[in-house]
Amino acid sequence: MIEKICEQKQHTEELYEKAHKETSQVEQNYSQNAKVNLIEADDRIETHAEIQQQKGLVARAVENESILKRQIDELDDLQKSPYFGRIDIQDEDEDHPESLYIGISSFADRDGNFLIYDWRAPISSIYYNGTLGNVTYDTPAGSMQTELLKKRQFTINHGEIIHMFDTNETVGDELLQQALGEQNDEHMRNIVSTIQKEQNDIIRDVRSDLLVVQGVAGSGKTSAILQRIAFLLYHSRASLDADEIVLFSPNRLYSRYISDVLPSLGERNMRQLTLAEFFNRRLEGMHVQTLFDRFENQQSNSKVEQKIINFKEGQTFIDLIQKYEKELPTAKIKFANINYQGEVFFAKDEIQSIFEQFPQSMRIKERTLKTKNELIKRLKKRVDSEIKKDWVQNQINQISEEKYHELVGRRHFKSYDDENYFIGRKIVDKEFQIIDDAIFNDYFIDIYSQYAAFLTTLSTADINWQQVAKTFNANLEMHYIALEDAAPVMLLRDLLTGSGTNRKFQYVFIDEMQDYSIAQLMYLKHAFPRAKFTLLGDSEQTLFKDVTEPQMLLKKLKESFQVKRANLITLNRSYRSTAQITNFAAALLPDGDKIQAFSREGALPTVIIADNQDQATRDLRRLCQSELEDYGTIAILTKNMEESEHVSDLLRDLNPSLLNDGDRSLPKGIVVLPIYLAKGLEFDSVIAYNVSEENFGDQFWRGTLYIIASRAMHHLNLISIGDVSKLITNINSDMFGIQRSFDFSK
Ligand SMILES: Nc1ncnc2c1ncn2[C@@H]1O[C@H](COP(=O)(O)OP(=O)(O)OP(=O)(O)O)[C@@H](O)[C@H]1O
Repeated sequence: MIEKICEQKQHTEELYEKAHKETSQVEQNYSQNAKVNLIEADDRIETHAEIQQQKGLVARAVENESILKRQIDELDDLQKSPYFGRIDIQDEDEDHPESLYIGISSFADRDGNFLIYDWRAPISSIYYNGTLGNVTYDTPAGSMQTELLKKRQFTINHGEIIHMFDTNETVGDELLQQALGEQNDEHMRNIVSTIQKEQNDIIRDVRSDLLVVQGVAGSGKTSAILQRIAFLLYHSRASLDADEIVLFSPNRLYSRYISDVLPSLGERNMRQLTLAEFFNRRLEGMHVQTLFDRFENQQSNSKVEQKIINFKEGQTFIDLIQKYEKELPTAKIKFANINYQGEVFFAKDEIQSIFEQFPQSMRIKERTLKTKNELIKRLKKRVDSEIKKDWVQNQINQISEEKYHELVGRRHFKSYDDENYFIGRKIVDKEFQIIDDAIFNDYFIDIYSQYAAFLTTLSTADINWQQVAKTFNANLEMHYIALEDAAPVMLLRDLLTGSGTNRKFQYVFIDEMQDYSIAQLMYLKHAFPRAKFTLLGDSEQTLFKDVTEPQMLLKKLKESFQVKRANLITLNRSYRSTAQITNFAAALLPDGDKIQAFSREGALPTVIIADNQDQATRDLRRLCQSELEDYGTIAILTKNMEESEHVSDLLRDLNPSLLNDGDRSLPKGIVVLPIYLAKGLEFDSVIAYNVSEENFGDQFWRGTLYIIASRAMHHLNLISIGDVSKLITNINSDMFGIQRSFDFSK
């Protein structure tokens, strides 16, 4: 097999060399042609046409070259590890069984015989799903049947078979043990050789419009998303592009952490956004509170503040906005002036009277659209009258050759006046672009005042909505929008203006869905109306919010998303951590017994009790040093940023990396970060800082402790200054070891 791959690689490299020479030649021609005389008018036109043609040639040559380069990279990977699985099948109408090999990508010899099947090919599903005996698999032509006689797994490194096992299971434990026992990398790895059956159901679900995955910590949700994207791209090559898939990720560290998985499978990465990035792009000029800020602030929120947030994030609030928009009389719409260079260009009264010309029977968004068109028409008229003005004529007279060429392109003019008008219009258009943008972006409705006005119409027990509106306005002065206001503001804007939807995206993935409010999820559905949604999360990993049962969430979303095919998949097996760590983390939860640990053995988690800060610092330092002997990365996780800064100060001489919301990569060595920045991440060794009763006494912190514990792959230590939190001491004492500080220093 490897010989054949090598042959093919050699052949492709020769083609690549040829293509490379061709590209250089075409590029050389292009740069020579682009230099020809641009002064004479006739030459200009010819040159332009030729340049366009040459540009096309260059683009094609480059594309050809990059396709070949990609093939070489694929063959290179294949050469090192051609396949990881083999299935022997007996089709009913065949005399002999057939052995099929399964790898990261397909490979056929020169005669077109398939030697390796891509893991995503229809037949490969048998490898992940089937137990020996009669099996069915889906193909584009319908369901097929065959008999599975043998299933064999391999580990091949640099062309050498390291292990192989025959198994009747999905993927036997031996290989998984080995994969999970390895040290953490800077980047997440693909799991295609060891995908488990339930994970495979997520990856290969092509039917659901809404797929919700409730999976315990470490159950492979993030892995499943990425392999699912690779699967979807493979199966819809012609109709789906990586740019039509967007993944909402919890933070930038996570974005970076997962960025290698798709390229390792020969696919381009999808778009990635954090919720804050999404909001900030749509609410230009505003700073929208990030989840990071939210977590920091929420710890000091009063009960009433929390109540207001909860209300604003629920379905009722969204329903109220929709009702408000439906019943809003024209007189109450907050029109705004459009200004240009500090002067009113279109006055709000003029805008309102345009709006009022359109029948009241129309929806507001339709009237807004018509108003917009009318404003653009009026702007065009103003442009025409502006062309004759001195400032424009002066610019035309002083135009450079280059600028002229750029503005005029290949056009011929019948007269000087035509030419003058054409160039003049271009100049004024450019100058008035800012007004055009303001109209286009619907800035003639003051959406923020409208939202504040909406708030004052509300009346619910215990909440002073006048005051809420005042706070919103005060934030606005600082160009700041609280996270809970962002989705409702945008929804109100979109309802009034008919904007804000993006039909390009076919799939939206949301990881850590438990951190999203119903209002935000509903807005995302509104923003991506054509997309199928995959939502993944763990209701137990909720920070500062009540746990929502997944079935309940699915029911709510099914109603508000108005989808036909919704599916809920539950993952209860955790792969990340040793059995001891998973069992300890699970015991922290009231219904943690549903969590199944994968049978990988390791040391018991250790709680170290220090009497005071000095002892704790000494323990922390020693622990870091001893853990660093075994592992590349040690993460000290704290409950908030303030504590992370404190720990980082304490350990200054060990040079820890203090991570912040803006960080994009995970350094090696000792890293210190608050738990909400570690969402979705994992570390070889975790030290939980100060799990004392004083610090983690309230039930409220249960989820936080669970997330901290479940970030550890191989080792978990927890330091407490003074009495340990009852959330920990209440669990079975066999599940963790205790060391007093002085014991540890012996
Ligand atoms: N089938 C598998 N084969 C090999 N490794 C796996 C498999 N499933 C999960 N893992 C590994 O388990 C770890 C946890 O997976 P992942 O991060 O996808 O889980 P998660 O459910 O998103 O976790 P969390 O909710 O805690 O962020 C990763 O290191 C991943 O590579």
